[in-house]
Amino acid sequence: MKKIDFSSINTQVVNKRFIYIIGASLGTFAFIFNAFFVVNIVGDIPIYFGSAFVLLSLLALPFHVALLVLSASLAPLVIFDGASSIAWLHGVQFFAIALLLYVQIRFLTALLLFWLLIGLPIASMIVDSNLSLSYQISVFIALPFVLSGLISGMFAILVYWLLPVSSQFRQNPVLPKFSKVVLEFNLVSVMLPFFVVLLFLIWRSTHDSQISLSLELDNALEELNRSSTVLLDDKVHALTSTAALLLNEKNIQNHANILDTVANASADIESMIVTDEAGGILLAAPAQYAAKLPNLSQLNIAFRAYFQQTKERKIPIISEAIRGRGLGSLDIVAITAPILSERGFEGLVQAAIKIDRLVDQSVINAVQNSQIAVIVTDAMDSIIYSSPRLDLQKLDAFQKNQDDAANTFLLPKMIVSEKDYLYRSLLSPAGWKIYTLTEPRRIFKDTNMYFIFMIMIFVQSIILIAILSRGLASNIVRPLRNLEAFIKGKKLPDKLIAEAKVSQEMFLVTESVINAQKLTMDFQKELKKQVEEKTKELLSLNSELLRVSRTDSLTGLFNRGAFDTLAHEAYMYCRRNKKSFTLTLIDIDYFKNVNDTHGHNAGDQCLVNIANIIASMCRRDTDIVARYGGEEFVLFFASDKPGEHIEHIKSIAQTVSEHVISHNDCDIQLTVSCGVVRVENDFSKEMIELISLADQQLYLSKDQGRNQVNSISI
Ligand SMILES: Nc1nc2c(ncn2[C@@H]2O[C@H](COP(=O)(O)OP(=O)(O)OP(=O)(O)O)[C@@H](O)[C@H]2O)c(=O)[nH]1
Repeated sequence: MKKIDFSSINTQVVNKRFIYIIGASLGTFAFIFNAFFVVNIVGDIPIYFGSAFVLLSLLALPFHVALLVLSASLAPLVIFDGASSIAWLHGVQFFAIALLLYVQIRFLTALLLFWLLIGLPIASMIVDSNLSLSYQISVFIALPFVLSGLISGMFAILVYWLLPVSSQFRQNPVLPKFSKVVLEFNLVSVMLPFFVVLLFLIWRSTHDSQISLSLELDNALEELNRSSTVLLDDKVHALTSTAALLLNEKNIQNHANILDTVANASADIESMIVTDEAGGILLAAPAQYAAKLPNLSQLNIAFRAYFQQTKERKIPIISEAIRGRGLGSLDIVAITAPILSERGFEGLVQAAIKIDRLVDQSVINAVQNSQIAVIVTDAMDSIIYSSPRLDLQKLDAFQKNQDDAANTFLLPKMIVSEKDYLYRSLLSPAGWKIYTLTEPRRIFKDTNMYFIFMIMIFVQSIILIAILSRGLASNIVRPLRNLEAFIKGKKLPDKLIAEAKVSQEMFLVTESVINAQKLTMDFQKELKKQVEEKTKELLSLNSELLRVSRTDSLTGLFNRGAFDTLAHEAYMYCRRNKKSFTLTLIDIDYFKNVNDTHGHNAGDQCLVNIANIIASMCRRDTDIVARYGGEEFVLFFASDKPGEHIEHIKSIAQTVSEHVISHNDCDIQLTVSCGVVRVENDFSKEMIELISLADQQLYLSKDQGRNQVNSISI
């Protein structure tokens, strides 16, 4: 039965659970940050730093767990803030970076690529569609988005680096090069604080700019309000005095003169009239209007709101702007003063002030010079004055296209003639509205300067870091490469030591490796020497063994085994080349008697003596002489002259028979019988058959009385 490894199953379950717990924690952090720690950098544009936890989960956790963290981080954006477009941006960031990581692009590169190529344009479009600002300003407002994205990503990298390399969160499919790690580390350690400072500076400078612009607009407003109030007060005062004069002057004939004098006294006054209590025109001034009066005697201004207000409230009234008609063709504002006696309202004095004269041009010019546009409307929102560049028509109803929902800035924003303006407004004592407007890009003037300055420093720093990182990495990597080359035998230790002096650790490691390598080399040398010696010994033992295994210990001739091998090889050669040869068996006659008579030692001595005789007479290189067994010898002669062989065998037999062997004072003389096979034509037989043929010839010699040589030729 197969055994189940419970320990490994358990580990897997625990690890999986652990990953989900980490994922849930990161998701919770992302949710809390995006729900409660939203930062507004420029106005109400929210920056969500929860994405740092999402990016960390993308780095350290499986993709499906990271997706859960992403969902948790986006929930507050959609549910609480309705910022679905920003949620989309974060979603796109997640998937784009995941894709880049999938194709083996380093996280930092993926992060920078995304925010520069995709993030910035998308963020600008989001700002543009939300705020309808010009694109350049949208890009600027989008910058904090980009910076926050980069800061979040780099925070994720830092935390990821702090995780133990051996942990399950640091599964790096491709090991990075050391130079890349150093470069990344240096870039992050410079970029992260730099981006935080840049973000802070953008926030600070845009905030300060808005406050100072606000002050500037308020001051302009005050100035305009003061000047127009003074101007109107003057007119009201003049009319009130005129009304008092007319009331006091009992002689009606003089009334026209008084009116004429007042009308001519101020260039601002286009015309003046005096009415009765019912609104009927009694007098008109100056002369050109007085001349028209008889034709206009039926004219009654009781329908005018300012007449009714003056009559009811019995105070001077400043009318809304009135388009030219009636007495004059000019656009005017009417200012009235009631003529009040003990009987009550007896009529009014009214002056028509030319619209152009209602604002103090010198004040307006001063304000406009400082990049501020001005709009003045009456209580009914008719335009009394507007700066020329706003392209508005006098007396048109002023439509204030205010977009309060997108309250991006501290100052409210409105669109005039399709352009964005930040503005402040004020309700003057006369019920008029004064607006001072300025362009939003002024907010970014300082930021722009900071930004360009910072970017210059940033680019310089990055170049410097790249150079330094390269230098540092190559300083550290070179000794490692040296070690690798040294171990492979491609480099000498001298240079190694010199270049390892980059750090204490590197020096120690190099020294240890060199020593270890030296030890290994010495050991290998010693081992080689020992192996060579042992091999030599073995070879000599082997040859000795071979010699012993092939030699007959008594006679020193080849033994039967050696003969079989050698004779077989020789026979094969002769057979292939059709070279004739002779095979001879020599057997000592009546050898048993020697043993029986003189003892075994004597027999041995005889064997040695006869072997020596045979060996001494067979000295050719091609001769094979062996003891074939007991008292029997075998000879193999290869030669083309067969006649010689028989004779040579006979002379061997002759020599043996003449040889006297002395043993213990006894002389022993022996003869031998020989069986010879001469092979000249028939090479078909096997060696064993040839031996058998020789044996038959030997027995023939024995049968014929011994001391004989019998031969056969085939
Ligand atoms: N001393 C000694 N005797 C041996 C050796 N090898 C064989 N012999 C003896 O040689 C004798 C051979 O005897 P046989 O085979 O009867 O032959 P033979 O006495 O020589 O008679 P024929 O061959 O018929 O002439 C035996 O007595 C063996 O014991 C040896 O190495 N040393």
